Amino acid sequence: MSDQQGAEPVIYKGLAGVPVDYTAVSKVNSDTNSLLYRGYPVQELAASVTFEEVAYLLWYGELPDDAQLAAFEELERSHRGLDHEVKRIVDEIPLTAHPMDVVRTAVSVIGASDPNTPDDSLEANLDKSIRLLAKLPSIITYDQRRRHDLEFVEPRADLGYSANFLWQAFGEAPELAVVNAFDVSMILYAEHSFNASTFTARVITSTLADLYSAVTGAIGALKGALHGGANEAVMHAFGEIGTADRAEAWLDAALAEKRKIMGFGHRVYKNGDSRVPTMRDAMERMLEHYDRRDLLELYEALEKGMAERKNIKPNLDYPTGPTYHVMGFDTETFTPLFVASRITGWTAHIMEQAASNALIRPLSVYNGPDERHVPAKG
Ligand SMILES: CC(=O)SCCNC(=O)CCNC(=O)[C@H](O)C(C)(C)COP(=O)(O)OP(=O)(O)OC[C@H]1O[C@@H](n2cnc3c(N)ncnc32)[C@H](O)[C@@H]1OP(=O)(O)O
Ligand SMILES: O=C([O-])CC(=O)C(=O)O
Repeated sequence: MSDQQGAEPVIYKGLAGVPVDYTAVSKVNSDTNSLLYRGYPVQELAASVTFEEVAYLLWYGELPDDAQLAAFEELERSHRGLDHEVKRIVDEIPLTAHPMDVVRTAVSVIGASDPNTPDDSLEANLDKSIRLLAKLPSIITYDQRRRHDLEFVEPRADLGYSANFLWQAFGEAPELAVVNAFDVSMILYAEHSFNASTFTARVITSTLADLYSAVTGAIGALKGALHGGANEAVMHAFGEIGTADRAEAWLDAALAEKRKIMGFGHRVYKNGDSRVPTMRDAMERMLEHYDRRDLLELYEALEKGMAERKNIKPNLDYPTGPTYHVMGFDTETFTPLFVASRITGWTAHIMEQAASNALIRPLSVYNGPDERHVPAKG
């Protein structure tokens, strides 16, 4: 920022520490290491409500009563199917493409085919949001299964969101313990104030572009390894390390090469991520369930090594990586799972931005060549 007298401008690189607007959607408090969705601690929500109730809360500002929840669930279940057109276009995408590219393209196709895309009323945006929430499991599982030459599994309207997601992914009725752990991950991933992908969605919305354009841009921002892409990168690191006894040597070599250790560190939380203890519990239950205590040993060895060497703690992507792995998801599908959850937070912010809009357009400080002129020809 520069002052009126032309003093040296202060650059807030990466907008670190800069508040840019108000939000009533969630509160991330690094001092108390807490996260509230519309006032409710996320740990309480994870312990006592479903992901569908969290979606409702983020969009409408209040938890639903029984009748509201029943109507909401019925609507969500009615939109789970995937149009032939979306499947056809996904089929055209080479299998070498990252699943995040497939999800981004599928959302774009849905937006391009929706006659209501230009309608930016709150009612129309809520309708688009619930359709995307309902369709993302079909998109993600359609893509994961085509990579293994498996048929699409049609959604089941008798199952809740997370049970149906696992059903569509694996074609088997999921066990309750697995459904619960998956639902906890969806709740924890749902919303986190002005993170990079949500901010991207708000920037796009601020130009009066439609909700699908904002979501498509947010998916692109989430793909990066410094943001949502880290959950997948955690599993790649685990693959490189192999076993817990090799974690310290691997870490020393990685840090000597100045590599970032994925799943550790956070822009806002400097004393640990508020969501990690809840997700770690869910992960531990799953590692027990699938008899993979070896992964818990590796998890703890790397965590201890990072604490001792860098005093940096895990973020949410660290425990979700091994959890999704033992559930059977392909590693490249982990970040799309994040999309399936964060669609709720993104769209809540899109609606908030639209309701109180100002074009987001910061200043830059020029540091290129002084003014110069094109030499005369000939
Ligand atoms: C759900 C989410 O999106 S959570 C974030 C997921 N992303 C990751 O897990 C990627 C790994 N983590 C990181 O790259 C970073 O911690 C970020 C991007 C998340 C936050 O970064 P910033 O707030 O910009 O912190 P910054 O990168 O400046 O780090 C500060 C210092 O800690 C170090 N550091 C931070 N995170 C890590 C890490 N994961 N591995 C190694 N060193 C790290 C930096 O190298 C830097 O050290 P220096 O001062 O000696 O140069
Ligand atoms: O807040 C951030 O910068 C990243 C994050 O943890 C999230 O989006 O969940």
